[in-house]
Amino acid sequence: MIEISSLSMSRDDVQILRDVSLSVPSGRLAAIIGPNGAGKSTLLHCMAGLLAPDSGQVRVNGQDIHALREQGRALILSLLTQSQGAVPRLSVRDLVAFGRWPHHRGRPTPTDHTATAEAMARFDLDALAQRSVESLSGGQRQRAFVAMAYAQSTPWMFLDEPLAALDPKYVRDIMDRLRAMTGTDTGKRSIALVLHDLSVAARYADFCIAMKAGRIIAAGPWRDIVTSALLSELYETPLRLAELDGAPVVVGL
Ligand SMILES: Nc1ncnc2c1ncn2[C@@H]1O[C@H](COP(=O)(O)OP(=O)(O)OP(=O)(O)O)[C@@H](O)[C@H]1O
Repeated sequence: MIEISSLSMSRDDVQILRDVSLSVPSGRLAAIIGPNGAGKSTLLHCMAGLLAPDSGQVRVNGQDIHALREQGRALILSLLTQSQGAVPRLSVRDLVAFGRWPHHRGRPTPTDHTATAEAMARFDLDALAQRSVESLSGGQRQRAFVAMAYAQSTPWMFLDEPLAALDPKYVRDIMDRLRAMTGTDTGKRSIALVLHDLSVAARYADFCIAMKAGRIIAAGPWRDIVTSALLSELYETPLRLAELDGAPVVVGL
């Protein structure tokens, strides 16, 4: 479980997070939604311990995340940021194996090799194993980065807009794989991710964190809290949560 209490943060006199408090249960796929500039990425980075708030606390599985060293954090959570910076000159297998670094710190064991192989297989990367990450398409590359985060074998995975620039096939592919990983059984993961595509969020998320202007507008199980009225208010434009062939969709009016 993640427990966030009274989190506030400002930069350059801009108040980015305003007294954010919420709890996110384990085993869920939690979507952070809200308009541009709402503070979604900032919240995710604070949850991951990469940004220090001015006040407030984040506890992940009972641990004060900002009191932990990097190594300790890396065993509880993995974070995939929006831009991975320069694309590493690595093979896909080496990139995915890099996710194991917090466990072995340069001396990989058979457990690390097994975890890498499992991540490669889960994200259908075996055929691309020897390819350079630079040579991959955007969608393949994104899958490789998600597999690296998965290989870190942390109870929590935080992903900042992992679907950017992906075509519908890859969106479905990654979201199906992410959802299949969540749950409370041993070895299952908890995932929090920033999503802009509301139909994807409606289809896959079972928990919602709705943010606007640095505040939490609503947080809770998706089915209980997300309505057309909430989405329209959040984005300040008419939106309808509807069903198409039994699947939820969000359409602009
Ligand atoms: N280092 C910084 N200095 C000043 N302002 C910042 C800084 N980082 C973020 N901000 C501002 O904080 C606000 C929230 O930014 P953030 O990136 O968290 O929003 P977001 O909801 O993820 O937005 P988007 O959907 O556009 O990616 C924005 O107005 C942004 O310009």
